[in-house]
Amino acid sequence: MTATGLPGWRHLSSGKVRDLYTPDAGSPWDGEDVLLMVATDRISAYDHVLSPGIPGKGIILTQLSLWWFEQLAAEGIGNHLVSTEVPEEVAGRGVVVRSLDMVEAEAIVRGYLTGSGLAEYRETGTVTGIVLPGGLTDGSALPEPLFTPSTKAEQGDHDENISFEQLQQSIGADLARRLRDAALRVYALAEAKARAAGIILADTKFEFGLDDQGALVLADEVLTPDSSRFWPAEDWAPGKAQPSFDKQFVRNWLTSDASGWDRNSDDAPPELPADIVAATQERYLDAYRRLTGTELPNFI
Ligand SMILES: N#Cc1c(N)ncnc1-c1cnn(Cc2cccc(F)c2)c1
Repeated sequence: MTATGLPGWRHLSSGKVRDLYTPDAGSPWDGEDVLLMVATDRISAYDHVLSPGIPGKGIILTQLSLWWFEQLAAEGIGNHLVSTEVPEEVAGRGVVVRSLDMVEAEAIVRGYLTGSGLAEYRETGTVTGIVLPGGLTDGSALPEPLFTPSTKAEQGDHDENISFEQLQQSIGADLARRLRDAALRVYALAEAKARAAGIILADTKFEFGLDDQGALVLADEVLTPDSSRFWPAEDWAPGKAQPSFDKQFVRNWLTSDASGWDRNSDDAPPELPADIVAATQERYLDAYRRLTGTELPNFI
């Protein structure tokens, strides 16, 4: 995967759908402790990066994350944002952020049971060692939101759920407690706003870092359909896989006869048809509209 060459920035690393850059020697940011985080139009499903990308996805999700950071800052939750003045090539989808000492754990909060949490529950009746009541099923609302941390896997591997005790051993008891409290607080604030917009925030993954003063700072992207499971509230029906707010058109097509693809094979998925791309772009725009209550300014 080749990241975009950007004037003043040197490519540092890439995730499935995002790229990270560090200031180039001689650039205006040279010597500053910052990074450039760029969201691409790439979309992934079933552990594959699909083609083509979704036009505008990087812009829509970056602008949604910036909106959430602003909402949360109003509640006193600090973040890593520095500037949205970025090279023209990544306008609207690039953010200059403070370079932090990132906490080596994914801070995941679940309000509903699905995915790896459901798999563990079906095996053990627990999620990351937390005992849950019997009788829960796919999509069940949990009695209360749970902090269910995981490791940060290398690119291509899967994060592994760990217990709070394991987290304490890994990052220390005090930081583990601070991480849990911050993640649960952010989830509660966001879940209420999402619910008011008719969107269930089933679960979400936060990344935090420590600044020079040792303060816990909300980093990465926040509360986007890439970092969270968003479900349309009107379709919520526990007992089966819930429809994804943003990726259901893609998933349905990829698993239909029309695609000719077998998700259990080693074959790469086929190109997405134009109508699936267009419908998915509209779902991202709709998520932005419903959550923020506004239209995305100057969207292409
Ligand atoms: N956010 C943030 C951050 C920060 N503020 N300070 C130091 N490191 C990071 C950081 C390191 N990896 N990632 C994830 C990641 C990987 C690949 C591409 C991406 F856009 C993002 C985030």
